[in-house]
Amino acid sequence: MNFFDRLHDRIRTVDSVVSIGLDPDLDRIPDHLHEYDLPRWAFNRRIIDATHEHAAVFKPNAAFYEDPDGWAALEETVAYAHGKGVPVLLDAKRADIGNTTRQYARILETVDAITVNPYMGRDSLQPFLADEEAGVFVLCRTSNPGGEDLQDLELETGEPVYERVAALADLWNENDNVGLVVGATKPEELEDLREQVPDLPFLVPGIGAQGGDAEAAVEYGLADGVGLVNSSRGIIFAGEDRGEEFAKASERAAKRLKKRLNRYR
Ligand SMILES: O=C(O)c1cc(=O)[nH]c(=O)n1[C@@H]1O[C@H](COP(=O)(O)O)[C@@H](O)[C@H]1O
Repeated sequence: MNFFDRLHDRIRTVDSVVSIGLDPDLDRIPDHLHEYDLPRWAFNRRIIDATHEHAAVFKPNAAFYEDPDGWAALEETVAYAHGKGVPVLLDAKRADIGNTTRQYARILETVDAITVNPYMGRDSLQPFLADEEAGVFVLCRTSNPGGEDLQDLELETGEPVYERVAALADLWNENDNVGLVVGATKPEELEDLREQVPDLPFLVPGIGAQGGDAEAAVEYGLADGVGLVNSSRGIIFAGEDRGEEFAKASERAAKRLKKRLNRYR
C-alpha cells in the first residue's frame, strides 16, 4: 500500500499530523538511562510508549545513530514503533551516484519513508523514487538560516532554486510517493509552494525549538489532509529536568502539540 495512503489512515486513526522526531542526543537523555546497554533505545522505548497515540509518524534522524550502538538502537526503535502501528520516517537526507544510492535505498526494507537531498539530481534519487510503497520527502526549502545560501538563489527564469526543486519533485512523483520538506520558519515560502504543487504532502520541521509558525505549517503543509508537522526536541526533551518521570512530560507535550495543530486543520 502506498505510503501516503497509509499515512492518511494513520492520521485519521490518531487524529494527528504530528511527526515526533526521535533525536536522542546522548548528552541530553536522563542519567539513569546511561546504565543500559543501549541508552538511546531505552530512551526511545519510553518516549514511544508515552507518545505513540499522538504520533502520525516517528522520525528518527540518522545523525543520532551513526555508530555501532546507534544502529542497534535504531533497529530496535524502528521495530518497536512498527509494533505500535506507527510508520517510521528516517531523516537521512540521502542521495549519491547510482551504485551508491542503490545501497542507501536498501534502508527502505526497514523504514517506511525517508528524506532525500535533490542536489545531485534525479538519478541520485531513482532507487527511492522507484519504490512505490515508500514515502520520499525531497528537501526543498529548509528551516535553517543557511538554507537561503543556495535555495533562494534566483535562476535565469526568475524563479528561486527551491521552486525549481518543487517543480522537479512534482515531475518525479510518478508513483505518488513524493513529498517535500519545507521549514515552518518559512511561512511565505510554505504558502507559495502549496500553491505551486497542490498535490504534494509536506514534512514541515522547525516548530518548537526552532520557533517556526505552527499555523502556517498546518495550513500549507497538508495536501488533502495529508502531511506532517515535526517536533523533535520540543517533545522528547520536554521532561529533561524530571528525572525518571521524563516521558510523562513528553506525553503532555505531544498531546498539546496535536491539539494545537488540530485547531488549524
Ligand atoms: O529534514 C528534516 O527533517 C529537517 C529539515 C529542515 O529543514 N529542518 C530540520 O530541522 N529538519 C530536521 O527536523 C528535526 C528538527 O528538530 P527540532 O528542532 O528539535 O524540532 C531535526 O531532526 C532536523 O534535522
